[in-house]
Amino acid sequence: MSKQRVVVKIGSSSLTNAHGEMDEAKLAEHVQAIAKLRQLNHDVILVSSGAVAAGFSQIGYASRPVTLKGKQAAAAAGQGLLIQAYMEKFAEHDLRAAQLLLTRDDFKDRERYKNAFNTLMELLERRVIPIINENDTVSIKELTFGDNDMLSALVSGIVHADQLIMLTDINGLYNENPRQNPHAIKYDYLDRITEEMIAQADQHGSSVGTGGMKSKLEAAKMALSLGVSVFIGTGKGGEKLSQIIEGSGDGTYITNPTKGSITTNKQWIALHSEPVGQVYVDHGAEEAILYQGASLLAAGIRKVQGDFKAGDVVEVYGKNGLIGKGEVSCSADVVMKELQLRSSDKDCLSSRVIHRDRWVRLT
Ligand SMILES: Nc1ncnc2c1ncn2[C@@H]1O[C@H](COP(=O)(O)OP(=O)(O)O)[C@@H](O)[C@H]1O
Ligand SMILES: N[C@@H](CCC(=O)OP(=O)(O)O)C(=O)O
Repeated sequence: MSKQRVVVKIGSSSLTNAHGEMDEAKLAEHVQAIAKLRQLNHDVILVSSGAVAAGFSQIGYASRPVTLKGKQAAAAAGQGLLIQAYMEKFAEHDLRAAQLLLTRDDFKDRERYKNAFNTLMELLERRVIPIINENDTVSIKELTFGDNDMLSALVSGIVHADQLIMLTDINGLYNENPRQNPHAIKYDYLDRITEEMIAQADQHGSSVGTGGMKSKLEAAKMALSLGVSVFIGTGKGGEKLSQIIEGSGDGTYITNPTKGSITTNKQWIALHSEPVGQVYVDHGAEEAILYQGASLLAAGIRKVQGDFKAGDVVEVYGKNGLIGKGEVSCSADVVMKELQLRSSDKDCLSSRVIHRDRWVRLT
């Protein structure tokens, strides 16, 4: 099998014992399975929950805290212990690991996004296993990724992973929560995640997890849109991850055969950038940028709004509303001047306002 780049997401439910505390034996088994992937020469990035589980009893909670500040304090106490446990176990397999704590804001800011990307690439280059978790101390509800499912999907896009493996305490996606309906039917293979499936999915997960199957489906949809195949399921023993990438895993495989990977620049524009203006295009320009892979020229612009400058991201509107987002190569002032000169200066009209490599379609 050719070398694969795999993001493995391990949820709290796959790392804990019956009291919700970190279970070192489970952690050791995941590490063994990752070591096997590395032995087979695959690249692995680990997104691991478990900080709250590793920390709460250490700081005097009788059970997993339910308040945000309680979880944050437990995570602050537990993250070090979690990483220490991973480092020790990886060292037994002669592997090195590194910790990255990320927040949603890190992805919104282009500079920080690039830094995260560069760090990940350098670690992979040096054969170090990145271990990523949300930065729970500074993440408040509006700023978080929701949970590590979405974080793992976004990371899988950034690193252009071949596959995102979401390990959890259940062997895949069912048409209903099988813990509530024992007759629920399991999906073995899917080629898309529909809005309907997400709407029907249950947010209630295990006692230690966040988001249940709903957040996994939202994450899977995101990963698929970024050209990454997804596996949701479980497994036993040190071979479980190699079995999953060979196609014999215990879970649900979701693959979008038509979707190729998209550049990190385009991912940032599509998913994280905050638009600072709007550009309205005419019918010809809409056709050209949507269907002919062309760049947007000033000649096709009817109107601009907002005080954007070169390098900013704007929303692009066509006949029926929003059609995409793009990074402009000139300011609103320059575009407006060009529009005013439309009849007298034909050269201006050929200026490129959004290069096709900096444009993403949202329809
Ligand atoms: N349609 C479904 N198919 C499978 N599992 C489901 C479904 N709906 C809800 N679940 C629940 O989702 C749980 C896994 O989610 P969660 O506890 O958040 O996991 P993790 O900690 O691994 O992120 C399962 O234990 C199961 O009870
Ligand atoms: N970031 C937190 C947990 C987030 C969470 O519960 O995620 P998950 O178990 O993947 O649904 C932690 O490390 O404990």
